[in-house]
Amino acid sequence: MMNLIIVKIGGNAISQLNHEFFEQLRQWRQAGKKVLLIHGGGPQISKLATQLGIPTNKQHGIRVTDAATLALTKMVLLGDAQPALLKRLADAGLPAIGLNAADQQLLTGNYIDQEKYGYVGNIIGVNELILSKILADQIGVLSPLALTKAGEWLNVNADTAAADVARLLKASQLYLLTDVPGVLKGGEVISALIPQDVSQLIADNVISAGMQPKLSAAVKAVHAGVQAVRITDQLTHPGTILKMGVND
Ligand SMILES: Nc1ncnc2c1ncn2[C@@H]1O[C@H](COP(=O)(O)OP(=O)(O)O)[C@@H](O)[C@H]1O
Ligand SMILES: CC(=O)N[C@@H](CCC(=O)OP(=O)(O)O)C(=O)O
Repeated sequence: MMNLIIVKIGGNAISQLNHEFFEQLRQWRQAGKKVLLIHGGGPQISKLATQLGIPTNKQHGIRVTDAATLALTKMVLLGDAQPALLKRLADAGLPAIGLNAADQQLLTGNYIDQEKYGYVGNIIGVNELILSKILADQIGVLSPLALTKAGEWLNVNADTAAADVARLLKASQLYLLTDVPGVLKGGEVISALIPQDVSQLIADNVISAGMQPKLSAAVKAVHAGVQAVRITDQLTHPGTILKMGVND
């Protein structure tokens, strides 16, 4: 999709969005860009799970999702995280609409490894026709859930969802907004990375926890033609940029 910018907003980042964030979205729209936001909600899901006495089990940053966890994940994403973000956009005077996999088969998914992770998937298909119409005049706010072809709901890591959608729609830019200023090494932000650097950082244990699915997803996106992926805590901060080559 031409001129598409996708921004993934981590669950922690939703409450930290500032004036500059909304102004940047406004500028992009005025410049004719299409803007799709994909939100997380991981900390909120873990909090509700604790309150309900459901144990949290994450492997390499991916939530192992049984039936009870899937049910509460849907509740948190669609009942809390998404409307919280929509409210902030409305307060900023930006036209936005909440979207999920069940809206006209918007997102189709596949299990990644049912035995290991349960109801967890990735995105294998996007209804581009309907999405491009929606994004022509408003900002889309999409939850990281998918439906299998057989109609089963799957929980999708929000970084994976954002990168899969960016790849499938050939977005020009992908931003992964998080609670750290970029990929850190020895306390410093690494300003630029190419895919080969990422495997080394994982092997050296520099990257762990939630940063691992973020960078794996980012690498897949640039391999598929997304020009640049930025990992940052603010749209207006450079953070870490991942591209195919240093001179791209
Ligand atoms: N090398 C690294 N640089 C920065 N953050 C890292 C690194 N390795 C692991 N992390 C962890 O990854 C976290 C970001 O991932 P995650 O918690 O999944 O955020 P989000 O909810 O925004 O997706 C950071 O808060 C940090 O704890
Ligand atoms: C399968 C899987 O891990 N799904 C994630 C979806 C939300 C998410 O990724 O939110 P953050 O970006 O805030 O971490 C989860 O259940 O936490």
